[in-house]
Amino acid sequence: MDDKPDPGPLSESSELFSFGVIADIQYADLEDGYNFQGSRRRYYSHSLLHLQCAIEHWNKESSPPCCVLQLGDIIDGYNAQYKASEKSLELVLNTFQTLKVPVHHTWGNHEFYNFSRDYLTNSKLNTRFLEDQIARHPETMPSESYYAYHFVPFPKFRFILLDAYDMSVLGVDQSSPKFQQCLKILREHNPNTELNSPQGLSEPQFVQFNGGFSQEQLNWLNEVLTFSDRNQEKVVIVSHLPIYPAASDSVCLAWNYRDVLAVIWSHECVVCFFAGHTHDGGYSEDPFGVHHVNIEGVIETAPDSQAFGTVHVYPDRMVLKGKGRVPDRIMNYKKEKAFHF
Ligand SMILES: Nc1ccn([C@@H]2O[C@H](COP(=O)(O)OP(=O)(O)OC[C@H](O)CO)[C@@H](O)[C@H]2O)c(=O)n1
Repeated sequence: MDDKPDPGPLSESSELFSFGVIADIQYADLEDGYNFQGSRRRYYSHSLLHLQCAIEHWNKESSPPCCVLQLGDIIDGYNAQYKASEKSLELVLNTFQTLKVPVHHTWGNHEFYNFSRDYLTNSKLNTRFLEDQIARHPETMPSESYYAYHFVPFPKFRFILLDAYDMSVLGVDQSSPKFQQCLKILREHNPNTELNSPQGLSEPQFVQFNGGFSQEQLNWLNEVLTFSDRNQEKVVIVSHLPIYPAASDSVCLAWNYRDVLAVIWSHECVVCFFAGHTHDGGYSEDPFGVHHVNIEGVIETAPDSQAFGTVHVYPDRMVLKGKGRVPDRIMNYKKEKAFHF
């Protein structure tokens, strides 16, 4: 028998559940360095201590989060140069093992600097086993050709993890037709010899360290959002790459961010879109009431600060409580769309 006191009818101030967010840990056993422009310090080894502090915080919360969303770039590409990819990944994943709740791993460009897509698919960074399967709706099952899935951490709340490197020259076998197709798209938009350089581009997101979403993945996303609309669910979407220009440095956007926005904007259910990659973070609410939140990167967070957050979910809003350089954000649901429990 449940002997907890009856909380009475749920008001709009009752918290339903919470979840953790953290981005761009980019761990490497290296001295501090700088980003490509030389403007931001990167704390490669301290990032592991930042992760440990975040996990200690989540483990100690009186009402623990239902899960943590790891938004990609878990270890830095430098590990590949030093043949330390597996060792560093093991260290970071061992740290995540101390977390008392499940973690959902997103894949970013640094995953592909270290590992092939096949390796990642068979690794502990593949958390698709945590997916929800909607009975009698086979169209909501993702294909094996991209790394994406959806799950339901709390009734009527669906989370969708997207693969922003589904269309990319990273992590793809260079002899495959898909690699040639992606290279063609990249070259059509980026005439620079150095394909990582956005110099002179009218669409600066077309650089090698970004990627995009295949039509197949977009069709699948559309099917899941159709189901969520019909079932009056609230949806949270996560991806390594951001998709909304007002919330992000234009160089960091997904190649075909407009295509994802078009799908999302044709549905009512999406509350917010969480991404990493832009280490300075960012936020904007779009004209359709979707909140775009880019979480500040751990890798560029000084030892005396922090970079993670907990999102508290209420019947009418989500509230990001940020730690260190992650600001608090209130994300109200679209008007007339709050739950009335
Ligand atoms: N203008 C640039 C920027 C980067 N590169 C090279 O591209 C590779 C990835 O860059 P890196 O800064 O490591 O990628 P992150 O995912 O950590 O950060 C993305 C955004 O820059 C954050 O704001 C690396 O080899 C760079 O040297 C480049 O050639 N030209």
